[in-house]
Amino acid sequence: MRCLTQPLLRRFLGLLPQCVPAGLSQSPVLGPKQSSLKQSCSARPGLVTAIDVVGYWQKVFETNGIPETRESSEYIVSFVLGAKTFQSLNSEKLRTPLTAVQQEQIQQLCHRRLERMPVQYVLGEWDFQDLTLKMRPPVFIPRPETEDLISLVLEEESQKRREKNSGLCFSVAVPHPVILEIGCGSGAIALSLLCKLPQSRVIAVDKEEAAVDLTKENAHRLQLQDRIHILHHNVSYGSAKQLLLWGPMDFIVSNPPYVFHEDMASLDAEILCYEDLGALDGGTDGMRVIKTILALAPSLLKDSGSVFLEVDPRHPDMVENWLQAHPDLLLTLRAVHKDFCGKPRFLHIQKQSR
Ligand SMILES: C[S@@+](CC[C@H](N)C(=O)[O-])C[C@H]1O[C@@H](n2cnc3c(N)ncnc32)[C@H](O)[C@@H]1O
Repeated sequence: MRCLTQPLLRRFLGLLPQCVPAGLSQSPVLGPKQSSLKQSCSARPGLVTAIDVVGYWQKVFETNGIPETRESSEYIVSFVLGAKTFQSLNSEKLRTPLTAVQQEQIQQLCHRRLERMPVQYVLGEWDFQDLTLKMRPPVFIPRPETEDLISLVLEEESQKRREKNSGLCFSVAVPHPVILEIGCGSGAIALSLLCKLPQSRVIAVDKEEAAVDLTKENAHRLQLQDRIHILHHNVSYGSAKQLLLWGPMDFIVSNPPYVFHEDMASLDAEILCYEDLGALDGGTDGMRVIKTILALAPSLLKDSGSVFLEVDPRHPDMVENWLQAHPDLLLTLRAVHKDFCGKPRFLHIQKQSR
């Protein structure tokens, strides 16, 4: 449970179903137009402080069956006051009367939340690791468990570096990693890796133009555009040539669509109404894109290169069986790692060296 102690993860907890996409909520599917507002939502004149307004909107959300009432209300009010969290507002800010403009902004944002828009889209930005990223529907909102995928790549890279350094004389430089991310969405994984590995280069690919545009925007905002190549490309079995623009890769990393198709209808209204369902739907067995990535991996990776995947907890066994049925790929499942809910969530697959 180490991740629960990280403040950033706590910031995320509760705003989208956790351990998603596997953590499927059974809440009824409400489209934006279907949610009936049972209470008038206009800010009342007497509500002047941040504490008052948080309490007011929390009640409105409760009355209208909106999940995560307190968190939603607090994030929106803090955002308008220029803070990340309500807890970080000092007592002076909490006591100072809100201006009419601030109340109006809060009201507008809360109305979006009443239509079941995820808070991340309502605010238009969200944190992933140390980065603040722009968020825009329908591009997939990064989930907190995915932060662990970054740590796994970093651990493998530092281990490889130690091994290479111990076998080399000091004057020979160890080359810095080339990484491919398949399905970059908002750019969360690719940009975090670029930040943590300052000499690395990343190729980030997504089949959706909206995702490619958002990754580009986030890369520029974070001044990381010089080490990333962002491609609009639908990865398929024939994609190797287009992806090898910087030669073979050290790592392929992906949080692919992996929800079993039959589970899609049970996802929360926030997801079904606002996120691109193509970012989640992994086909009948949840493995459609996973199989494509694994089939491509031998042609894309250097010898001993690694694939790191986020998957559904049912996938580790399925992937192991699939790899055994495809020995020609020369890929070995090295490790299965659990997420902060204790579910098997991440796969480390390695290309055998010849
Ligand atoms: C679960 S989202 C992950 C987004 C981001 N990496 C993250 O973790 O926040 C999966 C992403 O893969 C993209 N995708 C799905 N199939 C793809 C394909 N065949 N080729 C390229 N991208 C694909 C989707 O558009 C979506 O942005």
